[in-house]
Amino acid sequence: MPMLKDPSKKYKPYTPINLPDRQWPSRVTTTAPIWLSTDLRDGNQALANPMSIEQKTRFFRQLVKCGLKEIEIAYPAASETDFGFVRGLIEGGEVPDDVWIQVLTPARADLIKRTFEAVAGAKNVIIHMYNATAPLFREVVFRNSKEQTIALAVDHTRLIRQLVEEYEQKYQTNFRYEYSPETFTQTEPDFAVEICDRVRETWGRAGTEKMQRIIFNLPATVEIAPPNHYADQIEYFCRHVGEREKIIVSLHPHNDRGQGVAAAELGLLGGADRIEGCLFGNGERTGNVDLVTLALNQYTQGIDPGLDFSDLQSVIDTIVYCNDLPIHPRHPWAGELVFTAFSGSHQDAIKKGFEVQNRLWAEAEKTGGNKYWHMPYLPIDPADLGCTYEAVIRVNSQSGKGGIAYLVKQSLEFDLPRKMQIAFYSVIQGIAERTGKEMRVEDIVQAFCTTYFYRAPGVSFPVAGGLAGALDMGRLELKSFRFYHGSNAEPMELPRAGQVSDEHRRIIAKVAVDGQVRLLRGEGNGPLSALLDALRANLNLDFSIREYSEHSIGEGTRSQAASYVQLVEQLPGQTSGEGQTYWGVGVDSDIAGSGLKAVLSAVNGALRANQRKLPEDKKGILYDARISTGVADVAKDLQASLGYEVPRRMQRPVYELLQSVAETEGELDATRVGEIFDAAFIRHDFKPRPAYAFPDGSASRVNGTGEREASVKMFLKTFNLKALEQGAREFSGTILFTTSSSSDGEARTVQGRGNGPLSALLAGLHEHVAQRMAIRDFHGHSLGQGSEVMAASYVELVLENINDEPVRELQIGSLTNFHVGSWQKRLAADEEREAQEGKTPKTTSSWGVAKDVDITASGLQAVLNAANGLGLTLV
Ligand SMILES: CC(=O)SCCNC(=O)CCNC(=O)[C@H](O)C(C)(C)COP(=O)(O)OP(=O)(O)OC[C@H]1O[C@@H](n2cnc3c(N)ncnc32)[C@H](O)[C@@H]1OP(=O)(O)O
Ligand SMILES: CC(C)C(=O)C(=O)O
Repeated sequence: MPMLKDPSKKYKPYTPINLPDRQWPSRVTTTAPIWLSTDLRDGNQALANPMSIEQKTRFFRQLVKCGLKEIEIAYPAASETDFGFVRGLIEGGEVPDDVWIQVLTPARADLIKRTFEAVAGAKNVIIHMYNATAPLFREVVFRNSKEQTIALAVDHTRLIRQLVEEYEQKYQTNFRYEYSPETFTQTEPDFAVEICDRVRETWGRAGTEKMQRIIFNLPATVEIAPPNHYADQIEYFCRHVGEREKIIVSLHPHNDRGQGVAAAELGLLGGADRIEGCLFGNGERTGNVDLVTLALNQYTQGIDPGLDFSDLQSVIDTIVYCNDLPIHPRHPWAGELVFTAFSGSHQDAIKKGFEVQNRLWAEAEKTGGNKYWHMPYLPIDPADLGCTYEAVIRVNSQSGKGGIAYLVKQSLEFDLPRKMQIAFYSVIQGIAERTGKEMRVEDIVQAFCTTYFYRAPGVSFPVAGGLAGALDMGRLELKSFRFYHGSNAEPMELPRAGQVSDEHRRIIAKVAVDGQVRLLRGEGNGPLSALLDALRANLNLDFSIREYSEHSIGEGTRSQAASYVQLVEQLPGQTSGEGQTYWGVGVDSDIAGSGLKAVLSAVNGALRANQRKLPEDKKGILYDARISTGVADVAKDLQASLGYEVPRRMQRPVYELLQSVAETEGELDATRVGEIFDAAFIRHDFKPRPAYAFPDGSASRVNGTGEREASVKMFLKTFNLKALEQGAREFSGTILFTTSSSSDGEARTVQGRGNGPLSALLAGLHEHVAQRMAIRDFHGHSLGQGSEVMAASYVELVLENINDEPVRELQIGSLTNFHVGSWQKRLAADEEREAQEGKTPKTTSSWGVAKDVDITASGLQAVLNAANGLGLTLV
């Protein structure tokens, strides 16, 4: 059936009340009403599946926790469940002493008696009786005259009074009485007053004290008129009912027209004292009035509602569970989306609002003034309800730069310059439009890090398959840098965050270019222009700076500088400044570092956009003593360029060696570094090496007669290993012994036994050299790939008995135990003690490295190469 063209033929409008001198429109609410929750009665009776006792109990506890002091817990005569629930609360001691439980009964003697049985023994009880008073009900449902309707109410009020007195005596219960003329809003105003007056007279116990007053509950059982009409009806009732001072006027609005909250608020202005409703507005049809909305509406007016919703989410969780009904995402104050701004202009206003408010609150903190909430689009502070600000701004295709910048600030502490906000906004817009989905904060952080090659602390990136992926750090990565004045060799001091220093300088920057570490040199009038010059000169990348800004992030010693730079790329044939622009970001403990990183971040953006091939590094500079960043970095470079995985204990000798060579030779390219490494640790002809020099500073020993002994070098020619019991080995082989006096060498057969191949070789060597050695460390790995693969071994030997003192008996386990033997610790402690005492340590150590297609051969030769560094003498 279509909707009627003339609905007046079917629906009669409400009859306005004649109240020309109404007062309520000019009143303002300044105090909270008395609240009654009828969730467990009116709310429960409206559920398809009424709550179980467990759900009702949980709900009751939640209401108590929220601070409700009057709770209608049941219609106990309706069902065994309701009756049992009431008994359970009372007998289980669930009801706090300051809480009044309310129970509903119709005006029927059997049901009234059953209701009293339910509340026997309770401390504080409100008996609530109702009968229908509206003409529609009188005529249709009860077929009663006005007199009969009054008689029904009066007679059952009398019965209630009688039972109250009986139960008071028996159980010392405190009773109050509430009467509801049902469908008050459709009842003639005079008749509503008349029946209530008669009920009050019959009750005969009403006093002026709050707890003595009779409660007249005036329900908008069905909401049939606008809220101003309800306010008129309430004001009329309040002005005409007898002994108003002995009455609590209670409102019970339903929400058929969606105006329940408005009706309640205007009804309060009309003179009411109390409101009955349900949390989040559950109840018959469109529900009862929502107590959460009413309470929080008052809260935002600076009125303490007397109800506590500071952990609103846990209230929501309980109520959703108990009612088995969802809460609409846009439900006032409570919905999932009510503190969320998707649209750009809202986000922008909120972001600015927070900035201004933070300033005002900081001032108020100093002056002791009030910290007023002062926020566009957000009438309440979400934090007061236990919600976080993070939820406030959410991003989809309707969002603008302000909201996105706000989220970046919240997550990464970056205060993006306005133009960069616009640039990043278009990145996010693109993703949002492509996916058609909301962008979560994590998505925005990820997009930021990916766009600007920024590695955010603690942020990893999910890749297909759900594994955390590494962030693409771009084709250029800053490793280290130094600045120099003019031709000075001494590096300049770096400015700290907040300091500006623009003077002519040279830069040497160590930059990984497509994974290969390179030294880039340039000069300019400031750090950034020096780096841009280096990029131009070394990599043919021509950029100039259009925008630069910076700020510090974090506080105190952990404070860092964040820099933002916009570069213009100058492609051949373009006039200056007309090229494509790129933004970059950098963070570092010093401001120059953050600026340089920002430049490389922007350049990486350009390289990603145009996939440019970069010129080869002709010099292949790997190492420069002036800009090396540390022991571990040198080890990493060696691995990257030559494949050597230098063991941790060996890294320092390697570093010191390269450092001492670079001091005289300047830059070292990869080839030269390889030569030095091989000479020092494989061939041992790179001498003298200060770290291994004998006490007199030479590379060989002086014997008892004062002659310098010729040190021996040993090379493995052939070998055979025999397995003995318990994993021990017997080594037999031919070793070529050469000395500086007989370089042709002498091939000797060497035999020895040990816990493994290396210690067996060592035992054999001790028959041929004057000194004793022990293995301190061993490390091995494969080198190269496929058919080219080799084994690389690293061995550290220690020389014993250097001053003809007794040899220490060292307990060396199998190969794998070399790293952890307690003897190593003892040795290290001895060395340290002797060094502290100013004595020359009795042990001298040497590293040897060997490569071979055979892993055992590489280990054995590494032992010999280490021994070759010890200046041994032949016997
Ligand atoms: C507006 C409101 O929300 S009022 C509260 C409504 N809540 C409920 O009804 C939930 C609980 N109710 C029930 O479980 C049942 O209705 C009971 C147990 C109370 C009564 O059940 P029954 O005896 O089977 O009666 P039924 O449910 O048919 O109720 C209608 C009868 O009660 C009478 N009645 C209805 N309201 C009232 C009242 N306030 N006072 C006296 N009698 C009433 C009706 O006139 C009708 O009487 P009739 O049978 O003589 O024609
Ligand atoms: C019993 C009364 C108060 C009621 O629930 C209503 O009229 O809605």
